[in-house]
Amino acid sequence: MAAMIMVGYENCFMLIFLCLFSLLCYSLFFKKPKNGFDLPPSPPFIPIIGHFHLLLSIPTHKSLQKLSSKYGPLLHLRIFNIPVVIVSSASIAYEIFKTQDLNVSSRGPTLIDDPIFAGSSSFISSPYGDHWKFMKKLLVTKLLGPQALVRSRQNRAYELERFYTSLLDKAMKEERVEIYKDVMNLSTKSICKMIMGRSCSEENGEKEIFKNLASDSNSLGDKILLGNMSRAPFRKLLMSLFKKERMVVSKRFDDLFERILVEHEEKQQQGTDLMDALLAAYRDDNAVYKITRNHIKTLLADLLFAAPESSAQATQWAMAEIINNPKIHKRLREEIDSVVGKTRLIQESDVPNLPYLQAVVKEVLRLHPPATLFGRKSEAELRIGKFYVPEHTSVIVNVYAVMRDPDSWEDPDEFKPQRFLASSISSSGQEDERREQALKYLPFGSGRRACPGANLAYVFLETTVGMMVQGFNWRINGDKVDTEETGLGLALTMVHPPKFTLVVRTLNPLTFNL
Ligand code: HEM
Repeated sequence: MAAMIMVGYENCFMLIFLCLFSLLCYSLFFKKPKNGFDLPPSPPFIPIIGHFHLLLSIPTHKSLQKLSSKYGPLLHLRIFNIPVVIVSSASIAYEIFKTQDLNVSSRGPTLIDDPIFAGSSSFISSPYGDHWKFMKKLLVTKLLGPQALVRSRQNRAYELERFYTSLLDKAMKEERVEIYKDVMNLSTKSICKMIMGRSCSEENGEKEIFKNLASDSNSLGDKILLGNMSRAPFRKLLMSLFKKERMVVSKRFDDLFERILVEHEEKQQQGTDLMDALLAAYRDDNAVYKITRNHIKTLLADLLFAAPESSAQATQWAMAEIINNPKIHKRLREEIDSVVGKTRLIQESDVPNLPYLQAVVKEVLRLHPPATLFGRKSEAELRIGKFYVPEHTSVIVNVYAVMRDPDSWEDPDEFKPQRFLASSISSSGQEDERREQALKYLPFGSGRRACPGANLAYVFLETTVGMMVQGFNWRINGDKVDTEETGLGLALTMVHPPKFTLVVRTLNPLTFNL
Protein backbone atom coordinates (compact mmCIF):
# COMPACT_ATOMS: atom_id res chain seq x y z
CA MET A 1 0.00 0.00 0.00
CA ALA A 2 2.80 2.40 1.02
CA ALA A 3 4.64 1.57 -2.17
CA MET A 4 1.54 2.38 -4.16
CA ILE A 5 1.23 5.76 -2.43
CA MET A 6 4.95 6.46 -3.09
CA VAL A 7 4.46 5.68 -6.79
CA GLY A 8 1.41 7.94 -6.74
CA TYR A 9 3.45 10.86 -5.33
CA GLU A 10 6.27 10.28 -7.82
CA ASN A 11 3.79 10.31 -10.71
CA CYS A 12 2.20 13.40 -9.30
CA PHE A 13 5.53 15.29 -9.15
CA MET A 14 6.35 14.10 -12.63
CA LEU A 15 2.99 15.31 -13.93
CA ILE A 16 3.37 18.73 -12.26
CA PHE A 17 6.89 19.02 -13.67
CA LEU A 18 5.71 18.13 -17.19
CA CYS A 19 2.82 20.59 -16.95
CA LEU A 20 5.10 23.46 -15.88
CA PHE A 21 7.64 22.54 -18.55
CA SER A 22 4.98 22.45 -21.25
CA LEU A 23 3.53 25.76 -20.06
CA LEU A 24 7.00 27.30 -20.30
CA CYS A 25 7.52 25.88 -23.83
CA TYR A 26 4.06 27.06 -24.82
CA SER A 27 4.62 30.63 -23.63
CA LEU A 28 8.14 30.72 -25.13
CA PHE A 29 7.41 29.24 -28.52
CA PHE A 30 3.73 29.52 -29.33
CA LYS A 31 2.42 32.52 -27.46
CA LYS A 32 4.87 35.06 -28.95
CA PRO A 33 3.07 38.09 -30.39
CA LYS A 34 3.93 38.71 -34.04
CA ASN A 35 3.96 42.29 -35.35
CA GLY A 36 1.55 43.23 -32.60
CA PHE A 37 -0.80 40.29 -33.37
CA ASP A 38 -1.28 37.45 -30.88
CA LEU A 39 -2.15 33.84 -31.39
CA PRO A 40 -5.80 33.21 -30.50
CA PRO A 41 -6.45 32.21 -26.89
CA SER A 42 -5.80 28.65 -25.86
CA PRO A 43 -7.24 26.63 -22.95
CA PRO A 44 -4.88 24.77 -20.58
CA PHE A 45 -3.40 21.68 -22.17
CA ILE A 46 -1.85 18.34 -21.19
CA PRO A 47 1.78 17.61 -22.04
CA ILE A 48 2.32 15.51 -25.15
CA ILE A 49 -1.37 15.17 -26.12
CA GLY A 50 -2.01 18.93 -26.03
CA HIS A 51 -5.77 19.51 -26.24
CA PHE A 52 -6.59 16.06 -27.64
CA HIS A 53 -8.66 15.13 -24.57
CA LEU A 54 -11.03 18.03 -25.31
CA LEU A 55 -12.00 16.42 -28.61
CA LEU A 56 -12.89 13.15 -26.91
CA SER A 57 -15.74 14.71 -25.01
CA ILE A 58 -18.87 13.76 -26.95
CA PRO A 59 -20.52 15.40 -28.84
CA THR A 60 -17.34 17.08 -30.12
CA HIS A 61 -19.09 20.16 -31.56
CA LYS A 62 -20.78 20.85 -28.21
CA SER A 63 -17.63 20.54 -26.15
CA LEU A 64 -15.87 22.90 -28.58
CA GLN A 65 -18.84 25.28 -28.37
CA LYS A 66 -18.59 25.27 -24.57
CA LEU A 67 -14.86 26.01 -24.77
CA SER A 68 -15.42 28.91 -27.13
CA SER A 69 -18.01 30.45 -24.84
CA LYS A 70 -15.31 30.43 -22.12
CA TYR A 71 -12.18 31.38 -24.11
CA GLY A 72 -13.56 33.24 -27.14
CA PRO A 73 -14.85 32.52 -30.65
CA LEU A 74 -11.37 31.97 -32.09
CA LEU A 75 -9.41 29.27 -30.27
CA HIS A 76 -5.94 27.92 -30.77
CA LEU A 77 -5.49 24.22 -29.91
CA ARG A 78 -2.77 21.66 -30.31
CA ILE A 79 -3.87 18.07 -31.01
CA PHE A 80 -0.67 16.15 -30.26
CA ASN A 81 1.59 17.96 -32.70
CA ILE A 82 -1.05 19.41 -35.03
CA PRO A 83 -1.88 23.11 -34.59
CA VAL A 84 -5.59 23.75 -34.99
CA VAL A 85 -7.70 26.90 -34.88
CA ILE A 86 -11.42 26.65 -34.10
CA VAL A 87 -13.88 29.25 -35.42
CA SER A 88 -17.15 29.47 -33.47
CA SER A 89 -18.85 32.76 -34.31
CA ALA A 90 -20.57 34.17 -37.36
CA SER A 91 -18.49 37.37 -37.28
CA ILE A 92 -15.15 35.49 -37.38
CA ALA A 93 -16.43 33.18 -40.15
CA TYR A 94 -17.43 36.34 -42.04
CA GLU A 95 -13.95 37.87 -41.65
CA ILE A 96 -12.28 34.73 -42.94
CA PHE A 97 -14.53 33.93 -45.90
CA LYS A 98 -15.10 37.53 -46.99
CA THR A 99 -11.49 38.49 -47.56
CA GLN A 100 -9.28 35.43 -47.08
CA ASP A 101 -11.19 32.60 -48.78
CA LEU A 102 -8.38 31.84 -51.25
CA ASN A 103 -5.96 31.40 -48.35
CA VAL A 104 -8.19 28.73 -46.81
CA SER A 105 -9.24 26.98 -50.03
CA SER A 106 -7.33 23.78 -49.39
CA ARG A 107 -8.11 21.18 -46.83
CA GLY A 108 -4.49 20.13 -46.78
CA PRO A 109 -3.81 16.61 -45.63
CA THR A 110 -7.01 15.85 -43.73
CA LEU A 111 -6.84 13.86 -40.55
CA ILE A 112 -8.08 10.72 -42.24
CA ASP A 113 -5.75 10.95 -45.24
CA ASP A 114 -3.95 7.72 -45.80
CA PRO A 115 -2.04 6.71 -48.93
CA ILE A 116 -3.18 3.10 -48.59
CA PHE A 117 -6.79 3.63 -47.58
CA ALA A 118 -8.53 6.56 -49.31
CA GLY A 119 -5.48 7.41 -51.36
CA SER A 120 -4.32 11.00 -51.70
CA SER A 121 -6.39 11.42 -54.87
CA SER A 122 -9.76 12.03 -53.18
CA PHE A 123 -11.60 15.13 -54.50
CA ILE A 124 -12.72 16.27 -51.06
CA SER A 125 -9.20 16.31 -49.63
CA SER A 126 -7.35 17.43 -52.76
CA PRO A 127 -5.60 20.81 -52.53
CA TYR A 128 -7.04 23.78 -54.40
CA GLY A 129 -5.37 23.41 -57.80
CA ASP A 130 -5.70 21.93 -61.31
CA HIS A 131 -7.00 18.52 -60.22
CA TRP A 132 -9.67 20.05 -57.98
CA LYS A 133 -10.71 22.61 -60.64
CA PHE A 134 -11.02 19.95 -63.36
CA MET A 135 -13.12 17.60 -61.21
CA LYS A 136 -15.28 20.43 -59.84
CA LYS A 137 -16.13 21.56 -63.38
CA LEU A 138 -17.19 18.03 -64.33
CA LEU A 139 -19.20 17.69 -61.11
CA VAL A 140 -21.10 20.92 -61.74
CA THR A 141 -21.76 20.44 -65.47
CA LYS A 142 -22.61 16.73 -65.31
CA LEU A 143 -24.17 16.19 -61.90
CA LEU A 144 -24.82 19.04 -59.51
CA GLY A 145 -25.27 22.33 -61.41
CA PRO A 146 -28.81 23.71 -62.03
CA GLN A 147 -29.04 22.38 -65.60
CA ALA A 148 -27.75 18.94 -64.67
CA LEU A 149 -30.32 18.80 -61.86
CA VAL A 150 -33.15 19.57 -64.27
CA ARG A 151 -31.92 16.76 -66.58
CA SER A 152 -31.93 14.21 -63.73
CA ARG A 153 -35.31 15.19 -62.24
CA GLN A 154 -37.10 12.14 -63.63
CA ASN A 155 -34.63 9.77 -61.94
CA ARG A 156 -35.27 11.34 -58.55
CA ALA A 157 -39.06 11.42 -59.10
CA TYR A 158 -38.99 7.70 -59.93
CA GLU A 159 -37.04 6.84 -56.75
CA LEU A 160 -39.28 9.07 -54.60
CA GLU A 161 -42.37 7.28 -55.90
CA ARG A 162 -40.86 3.88 -55.18
CA PHE A 163 -40.03 5.10 -51.68
CA TYR A 164 -43.62 6.30 -51.22
CA THR A 165 -44.88 2.88 -52.34
CA SER A 166 -42.55 1.11 -49.89
CA LEU A 167 -43.85 3.33 -47.04
CA LEU A 168 -47.44 2.53 -48.08
CA ASP A 169 -46.55 -1.12 -47.86
CA LYS A 170 -45.03 -0.69 -44.39
CA ALA A 171 -48.10 1.25 -43.25
CA MET A 172 -50.39 -1.60 -44.42
CA LYS A 173 -48.27 -4.20 -42.65
CA GLU A 174 -47.92 -1.96 -39.55
CA GLU A 175 -44.15 -2.32 -39.81
CA ARG A 176 -41.94 0.12 -37.92
CA VAL A 177 -40.10 2.71 -40.04
CA GLU A 178 -36.54 3.81 -39.23
CA ILE A 179 -36.23 6.98 -41.25
CA TYR A 180 -32.44 7.10 -41.27
CA LYS A 181 -32.07 3.61 -42.78
CA ASP A 182 -34.84 4.01 -45.35
CA VAL A 183 -33.72 7.46 -46.51
CA MET A 184 -30.08 6.36 -46.68
CA ASN A 185 -31.23 3.66 -49.10
CA LEU A 186 -33.33 6.13 -51.12
CA SER A 187 -30.58 8.73 -51.42
CA THR A 188 -27.87 6.17 -52.32
CA LYS A 189 -30.11 4.86 -55.09
CA SER A 190 -30.95 8.36 -56.37
CA ILE A 191 -27.32 9.53 -56.42
CA CYS A 192 -26.14 6.30 -58.05
CA LYS A 193 -28.72 6.69 -60.78
CA MET A 194 -27.72 10.29 -61.37
CA ILE A 195 -24.02 9.40 -61.58
CA MET A 196 -24.15 6.25 -63.68
CA GLY A 197 -27.69 5.70 -64.88
CA ARG A 198 -28.49 2.77 -62.62
CA SER A 199 -29.22 2.11 -58.93
CA CYS A 200 -26.18 0.64 -57.20
CA SER A 201 -28.15 -0.64 -54.32
CA GLU A 202 -30.10 -3.52 -55.77
CA GLU A 203 -27.93 -5.21 -58.30
CA ASN A 204 -25.30 -7.87 -57.61
CA GLY A 205 -25.85 -7.71 -53.84
CA GLU A 206 -24.38 -4.19 -53.91
CA LYS A 207 -26.76 -2.93 -51.24
CA GLU A 208 -25.06 -5.14 -48.62
CA ILE A 209 -21.56 -4.42 -49.97
CA PHE A 210 -22.19 -0.67 -49.70
CA LYS A 211 -23.62 -0.98 -46.20
CA ASN A 212 -20.73 -3.09 -44.89
CA LEU A 213 -18.09 -0.95 -46.56
CA ALA A 214 -19.62 2.22 -45.12
CA SER A 215 -19.53 0.89 -41.56
CA ASP A 216 -16.06 -0.71 -41.90
CA SER A 217 -14.55 2.42 -43.40
CA ASN A 218 -16.12 4.57 -40.66
CA SER A 219 -14.43 2.56 -37.93
CA LEU A 220 -11.15 2.43 -39.85
CA GLY A 221 -11.42 6.21 -40.39
CA ASP A 222 -11.45 6.71 -36.60
CA LYS A 223 -8.24 4.67 -36.25
CA ILE A 224 -6.48 6.53 -39.06
CA LEU A 225 -7.56 9.80 -37.46
CA LEU A 226 -5.97 8.71 -34.19
CA GLY A 227 -2.78 7.67 -36.01
CA ASN A 228 -2.52 10.92 -37.96
CA MET A 229 -2.94 12.99 -34.83
CA SER A 230 -0.12 11.23 -32.98
CA ARG A 231 3.53 12.20 -32.92
CA ALA A 232 5.87 10.67 -35.48
CA PRO A 233 7.05 7.43 -33.80
CA PHE A 234 3.55 6.60 -32.47
CA ARG A 235 1.98 7.44 -35.83
CA LYS A 236 4.25 4.98 -37.61
CA LEU A 237 3.52 2.32 -35.03
CA LEU A 238 -0.27 2.82 -35.09
CA MET A 239 -0.41 2.93 -38.87
CA SER A 240 1.58 -0.30 -39.16
CA LEU A 241 -0.78 -1.92 -36.64
CA PHE A 242 -3.73 -1.07 -38.90
CA LYS A 243 -1.89 -1.77 -42.14
CA LYS A 244 -3.60 -5.07 -42.88
CA GLU A 245 -7.07 -3.64 -42.16
CA ARG A 246 -6.28 -0.59 -44.30
CA MET A 247 -5.24 -2.82 -47.19
CA VAL A 248 -8.28 -5.09 -46.89
CA VAL A 249 -10.83 -2.24 -46.81
CA SER A 250 -8.99 -0.42 -49.58
CA LYS A 251 -9.05 -3.54 -51.76
CA ARG A 252 -12.78 -3.98 -51.19
CA PHE A 253 -13.35 -0.37 -52.31
CA ASP A 254 -11.14 -0.92 -55.31
CA ASP A 255 -12.90 -4.17 -56.30
CA LEU A 256 -16.34 -2.60 -55.99
CA PHE A 257 -15.54 0.49 -58.04
CA GLU A 258 -13.44 -1.39 -60.62
CA ARG A 259 -16.42 -3.68 -61.24
CA ILE A 260 -18.74 -0.69 -61.62
CA LEU A 261 -16.29 1.00 -64.02
CA VAL A 262 -15.80 -2.11 -66.18
CA GLU A 263 -19.55 -2.68 -66.33
CA HIS A 264 -20.07 0.92 -67.43
CA GLU A 265 -17.33 0.63 -70.05
CA GLU A 266 -18.88 -2.54 -71.45
CA LYS A 267 -22.23 -0.81 -71.91
CA GLN A 268 -20.89 0.33 -75.30
CA GLN A 269 -23.20 3.26 -75.93
CA GLN A 270 -21.72 6.60 -74.90
CA GLY A 271 -24.09 8.49 -72.57
CA THR A 272 -24.00 11.92 -70.98
CA ASP A 273 -23.85 11.14 -67.27
CA LEU A 274 -20.95 11.96 -64.93
CA MET A 275 -19.50 8.46 -65.26
CA ASP A 276 -19.37 8.75 -69.06
CA ALA A 277 -17.62 12.11 -68.79
CA LEU A 278 -15.10 10.77 -66.26
CA LEU A 279 -14.29 7.71 -68.40
CA ALA A 280 -13.97 9.86 -71.52
CA ALA A 281 -11.52 12.15 -69.69
CA TYR A 282 -9.60 9.11 -68.48
CA ARG A 283 -9.27 7.73 -72.03
CA ASP A 284 -8.44 11.09 -73.64
CA ASP A 285 -4.67 11.28 -74.11
CA ASN A 286 -4.93 14.94 -75.12
CA ALA A 287 -7.10 15.97 -72.15
CA VAL A 288 -6.24 19.32 -70.53
CA TYR A 289 -5.90 17.46 -67.29
CA LYS A 290 -5.12 13.74 -67.16
CA ILE A 291 -7.10 11.76 -64.62
CA THR A 292 -6.42 8.22 -63.45
CA ARG A 293 -8.79 5.35 -62.71
CA ASN A 294 -8.03 5.90 -59.06
CA HIS A 295 -9.22 9.53 -59.29
CA ILE A 296 -12.57 8.27 -60.59
CA LYS A 297 -12.89 5.65 -57.87
CA THR A 298 -12.12 8.05 -55.02
CA LEU A 299 -14.57 10.62 -56.41
CA LEU A 300 -17.27 7.92 -56.51
CA ALA A 301 -16.43 7.02 -52.92
CA ASP A 302 -16.66 10.72 -51.89
CA LEU A 303 -20.07 11.05 -53.52
CA LEU A 304 -21.60 7.71 -52.61
CA PHE A 305 -20.47 7.49 -49.01
CA ALA A 306 -20.59 11.08 -47.70
CA ALA A 307 -23.64 12.58 -49.43
CA PRO A 308 -26.39 10.01 -48.62
CA GLU A 309 -25.39 9.98 -44.96
CA SER A 310 -25.88 13.77 -44.56
CA SER A 311 -29.23 13.69 -46.36
CA ALA A 312 -30.50 10.74 -44.29
CA GLN A 313 -29.47 12.37 -40.98
CA ALA A 314 -31.11 15.67 -42.00
CA THR A 315 -34.40 13.96 -42.97
CA GLN A 316 -34.51 12.16 -39.63
CA TRP A 317 -33.95 15.44 -37.74
CA ALA A 318 -36.58 17.15 -39.89
CA MET A 319 -39.27 14.59 -39.09
CA ALA A 320 -38.35 14.67 -35.39
CA GLU A 321 -38.79 18.47 -35.23
CA ILE A 322 -42.01 18.37 -37.27
CA ILE A 323 -43.57 15.69 -35.04
CA ASN A 324 -42.44 17.52 -31.88
CA ASN A 325 -43.97 20.82 -33.05
CA PRO A 326 -47.67 20.21 -33.89
CA LYS A 327 -48.35 23.84 -34.93
CA ILE A 328 -45.49 23.74 -37.44
CA HIS A 329 -46.68 20.33 -38.64
CA LYS A 330 -50.19 21.67 -39.19
CA ARG A 331 -49.03 24.77 -41.07
CA LEU A 332 -46.71 22.71 -43.28
CA ARG A 333 -49.40 20.22 -44.15
CA GLU A 334 -51.90 22.98 -44.93
CA GLU A 335 -49.41 24.57 -47.30
CA ILE A 336 -48.73 21.28 -49.11
CA ASP A 337 -52.43 20.38 -49.29
CA SER A 338 -53.34 23.76 -50.74
CA VAL A 339 -50.53 23.88 -53.31
CA VAL A 340 -50.17 20.21 -54.31
CA GLY A 341 -53.58 18.84 -53.27
CA LYS A 342 -54.48 15.46 -51.82
CA THR A 343 -54.51 13.33 -54.93
CA ARG A 344 -51.07 13.50 -56.53
CA LEU A 345 -47.59 13.21 -55.01
CA ILE A 346 -45.45 16.31 -54.45
CA GLN A 347 -42.79 16.93 -57.14
CA GLU A 348 -39.72 19.13 -57.47
CA SER A 349 -41.49 21.73 -59.60
CA ASP A 350 -43.91 22.35 -56.66
CA VAL A 351 -41.11 23.44 -54.32
CA PRO A 352 -40.84 27.12 -55.46
CA ASN A 353 -44.52 27.47 -54.44
CA LEU A 354 -43.93 25.96 -50.98
CA PRO A 355 -42.04 28.67 -49.02
CA TYR A 356 -42.89 27.23 -45.62
CA LEU A 357 -41.55 23.79 -46.58
CA GLN A 358 -38.33 25.48 -47.74
CA ALA A 359 -38.13 27.40 -44.45
CA VAL A 360 -38.63 24.20 -42.42
CA VAL A 361 -35.77 22.46 -44.25
CA LYS A 362 -33.49 25.49 -43.82
CA GLU A 363 -34.24 25.67 -40.11
CA VAL A 364 -33.53 21.92 -39.70
CA LEU A 365 -30.11 22.41 -41.29
CA ARG A 366 -29.45 25.40 -39.02
CA LEU A 367 -30.39 23.69 -35.79
CA HIS A 368 -29.07 20.22 -36.68
CA PRO A 369 -26.35 20.60 -39.32
CA PRO A 370 -25.40 17.09 -40.50
CA ALA A 371 -21.76 18.20 -40.80
CA THR A 372 -21.12 20.03 -37.54
CA LEU A 373 -17.50 20.91 -38.35
CA PHE A 374 -15.65 21.48 -41.60
CA GLY A 375 -11.92 21.81 -42.01
CA ARG A 376 -9.56 23.88 -44.12
CA LYS A 377 -5.86 24.75 -43.98
CA SER A 378 -4.27 28.20 -43.93
CA GLU A 379 -2.07 28.50 -47.04
CA ALA A 380 -0.72 31.82 -45.77
CA GLU A 381 -0.72 33.61 -42.45
CA LEU A 382 -4.24 34.89 -41.65
CA ARG A 383 -5.01 38.07 -39.75
CA ILE A 384 -8.31 37.99 -37.87
CA GLY A 385 -9.04 40.99 -35.67
CA LYS A 386 -6.14 41.30 -33.25
CA PHE A 387 -5.03 37.69 -33.81
CA TYR A 388 -2.90 35.90 -36.37
CA VAL A 389 -3.11 32.28 -37.52
CA PRO A 390 0.20 30.88 -38.79
CA GLU A 391 0.57 29.34 -42.26
CA HIS A 392 -0.21 25.58 -42.46
CA THR A 393 -2.60 25.58 -39.52
CA SER A 394 -5.80 23.52 -39.68
CA VAL A 395 -8.78 25.88 -39.53
CA ILE A 396 -11.91 24.14 -38.27
CA VAL A 397 -15.25 25.93 -38.45
CA ASN A 398 -17.71 24.82 -35.80
CA VAL A 399 -20.82 25.17 -37.97
CA TYR A 400 -23.02 24.09 -35.08
CA ALA A 401 -21.73 26.92 -32.84
CA VAL A 402 -21.85 29.54 -35.65
CA MET A 403 -25.50 28.71 -36.37
CA ARG A 404 -26.42 28.90 -32.68
CA ASP A 405 -24.41 32.06 -32.04
CA PRO A 406 -26.72 34.23 -29.86
CA ASP A 407 -25.11 37.40 -31.28
CA SER A 408 -26.40 36.46 -34.74
CA TRP A 409 -29.55 34.44 -34.15
CA GLU A 410 -32.62 35.25 -32.07
CA ASP A 411 -33.63 32.33 -29.80
CA PRO A 412 -30.80 30.27 -31.34
CA ASP A 413 -31.77 26.96 -29.69
CA GLU A 414 -35.41 27.06 -30.79
CA PHE A 415 -36.90 25.51 -33.91
CA LYS A 416 -38.47 28.49 -35.68
CA PRO A 417 -38.84 28.03 -39.47
CA GLN A 418 -40.55 31.41 -39.81
CA ARG A 419 -37.16 33.12 -39.40
CA PHE A 420 -36.44 31.99 -42.99
CA LEU A 421 -39.66 33.29 -44.53
CA ALA A 422 -39.17 36.25 -46.88
CA SER A 423 -41.27 38.47 -44.58
CA SER A 424 -38.77 37.97 -41.73
CA ILE A 425 -35.63 38.50 -43.81
CA SER A 426 -34.57 42.07 -44.37
CA SER A 427 -34.09 42.56 -48.10
CA SER A 428 -32.74 46.08 -47.62
CA GLY A 429 -29.16 46.74 -46.62
CA GLN A 430 -25.88 46.91 -48.45
CA GLU A 431 -24.19 44.04 -50.28
CA ASP A 432 -21.80 43.72 -47.30
CA GLU A 433 -24.71 43.33 -44.88
CA ARG A 434 -26.32 40.65 -47.09
CA ARG A 435 -23.03 38.71 -47.30
CA GLU A 436 -22.69 38.92 -43.54
CA GLN A 437 -26.22 37.53 -43.20
CA ALA A 438 -25.35 34.67 -45.62
CA LEU A 439 -22.18 33.83 -43.73
CA LYS A 440 -23.95 33.15 -40.49
CA TYR A 441 -25.77 30.26 -42.22
CA LEU A 442 -23.16 27.63 -43.02
CA PRO A 443 -24.65 24.09 -43.24
CA PHE A 444 -22.91 23.70 -46.61
CA GLY A 445 -19.73 25.61 -45.74
CA SER A 446 -18.66 28.66 -47.69
CA GLY A 447 -16.50 30.01 -50.50
CA ARG A 448 -14.72 28.00 -53.23
CA ARG A 449 -14.76 24.78 -51.26
CA ALA A 450 -18.42 25.05 -50.19
CA CYS A 451 -20.54 21.94 -50.77
CA PRO A 452 -21.30 21.60 -54.50
CA GLY A 453 -24.24 19.31 -53.60
CA ALA A 454 -26.23 22.00 -51.74
CA ASN A 455 -28.90 22.45 -54.46
CA LEU A 456 -29.35 18.71 -54.80
CA ALA A 457 -29.53 18.33 -51.01
CA TYR A 458 -32.25 21.01 -50.80
CA VAL A 459 -34.52 19.48 -53.49
CA PHE A 460 -33.94 16.02 -52.10
CA LEU A 461 -34.85 17.07 -48.53
CA GLU A 462 -37.77 19.25 -49.59
CA THR A 463 -39.46 16.55 -51.69
CA THR A 464 -38.71 13.70 -49.27
CA VAL A 465 -39.93 15.58 -46.17
CA GLY A 466 -42.85 17.00 -48.21
CA MET A 467 -43.91 13.49 -49.30
CA MET A 468 -43.66 12.11 -45.75
CA VAL A 469 -45.88 14.90 -44.39
CA GLN A 470 -48.27 14.81 -47.34
CA GLY A 471 -48.81 11.04 -47.39
CA PHE A 472 -48.77 9.82 -43.79
CA ASN A 473 -49.48 10.43 -40.13
CA TRP A 474 -46.39 9.53 -38.11
CA ARG A 475 -46.78 7.89 -34.71
CA ILE A 476 -44.19 7.10 -32.05
CA ASN A 477 -44.29 5.53 -28.61
CA GLY A 478 -44.53 8.40 -26.13
CA ASP A 479 -45.31 12.10 -26.64
CA LYS A 480 -42.18 13.38 -28.25
CA VAL A 481 -39.20 12.24 -30.27
CA ASP A 482 -36.10 12.27 -28.06
CA THR A 483 -33.74 14.71 -29.77
CA GLU A 484 -30.67 14.11 -27.62
CA GLU A 485 -27.60 14.59 -29.82
CA THR A 486 -24.39 12.70 -30.10
CA GLY A 487 -21.48 12.68 -32.51
CA LEU A 488 -17.75 12.14 -32.44
CA GLY A 489 -16.03 14.27 -35.05
CA LEU A 490 -18.09 15.63 -37.91
CA ALA A 491 -21.47 13.92 -37.82
CA LEU A 492 -24.50 14.96 -35.79
CA THR A 493 -26.58 11.93 -34.94
CA MET A 494 -29.41 11.03 -32.57
CA VAL A 495 -28.73 9.04 -29.42
CA HIS A 496 -32.12 7.35 -29.82
CA PRO A 497 -33.10 7.19 -33.50
CA PRO A 498 -36.92 7.09 -33.51
CA LYS A 499 -39.01 4.23 -34.86
CA PHE A 500 -42.34 5.29 -36.30
CA THR A 501 -45.54 3.54 -37.28
CA LEU A 502 -47.40 5.06 -40.20
CA VAL A 503 -51.04 5.68 -40.95
CA VAL A 504 -51.93 6.47 -44.56
CA ARG A 505 -53.56 9.91 -44.78
CA THR A 506 -55.53 9.74 -47.98
CA LEU A 507 -58.27 7.28 -48.90
CA ASN A 508 -56.58 6.42 -52.18
CA PRO A 509 -52.82 6.34 -52.73
CA LEU A 510 -51.42 9.57 -54.18
CA THR A 511 -50.97 9.39 -57.93
CA PHE A 512 -47.54 9.61 -59.52
CA ASN A 513 -46.22 12.39 -61.69
CA LEU A 514 -44.31 10.41 -64.30
C1 HEM B 1 -27.74 17.75 -46.23
C2 HEM B 1 -26.82 17.36 -47.07
C3 HEM B 1 -25.39 17.87 -47.10
C4 HEM B 1 -24.69 18.63 -46.20
C5 HEM B 1 -25.18 19.19 -44.87
C6 HEM B 1 -23.36 18.83 -46.74
C7 HEM B 1 -22.36 19.57 -46.11
C8 HEM B 1 -21.09 19.76 -46.63
C9 HEM B 1 -20.07 20.58 -46.02
C10 HEM B 1 -20.21 21.35 -44.70
C11 HEM B 1 -18.98 20.52 -46.81
C12 HEM B 1 -17.65 21.25 -46.57
C13 HEM B 1 -17.78 22.65 -47.16
C14 HEM B 1 -16.64 23.61 -46.93
O1 HEM B 1 -15.50 23.20 -46.68
O2 HEM B 1 -16.89 24.83 -47.00
C15 HEM B 1 -19.30 19.68 -47.94
C16 HEM B 1 -18.43 19.38 -48.97
C17 HEM B 1 -18.76 18.57 -50.03
N1 HEM B 1 -20.00 18.02 -50.29
FE1 HEM B 1 -21.64 18.17 -49.19
N2 HEM B 1 -23.28 18.19 -47.95
C18 HEM B 1 -24.50 17.60 -48.21
C19 HEM B 1 -24.87 16.90 -49.34
C20 HEM B 1 -24.04 16.67 -50.41
C21 HEM B 1 -24.45 16.02 -51.65
C22 HEM B 1 -25.87 15.55 -51.96
C23 HEM B 1 -23.32 15.94 -52.43
C24 HEM B 1 -23.16 15.36 -53.81
C25 HEM B 1 -23.84 14.37 -54.31
C26 HEM B 1 -22.22 16.54 -51.69
C27 HEM B 1 -20.92 16.61 -52.13
C28 HEM B 1 -19.90 17.30 -51.47
C29 HEM B 1 -18.54 17.40 -51.99
C30 HEM B 1 -18.01 16.74 -53.28
C31 HEM B 1 -17.83 18.21 -51.09
C32 HEM B 1 -16.36 18.62 -51.19
C33 HEM B 1 -16.24 19.99 -51.87
C34 HEM B 1 -14.80 20.45 -52.03
O3 HEM B 1 -13.93 20.03 -51.28
O4 HEM B 1 -14.57 21.27 -52.92
N3 HEM B 1 -22.70 16.97 -50.47
N4 HEM B 1 -20.60 19.23 -47.82
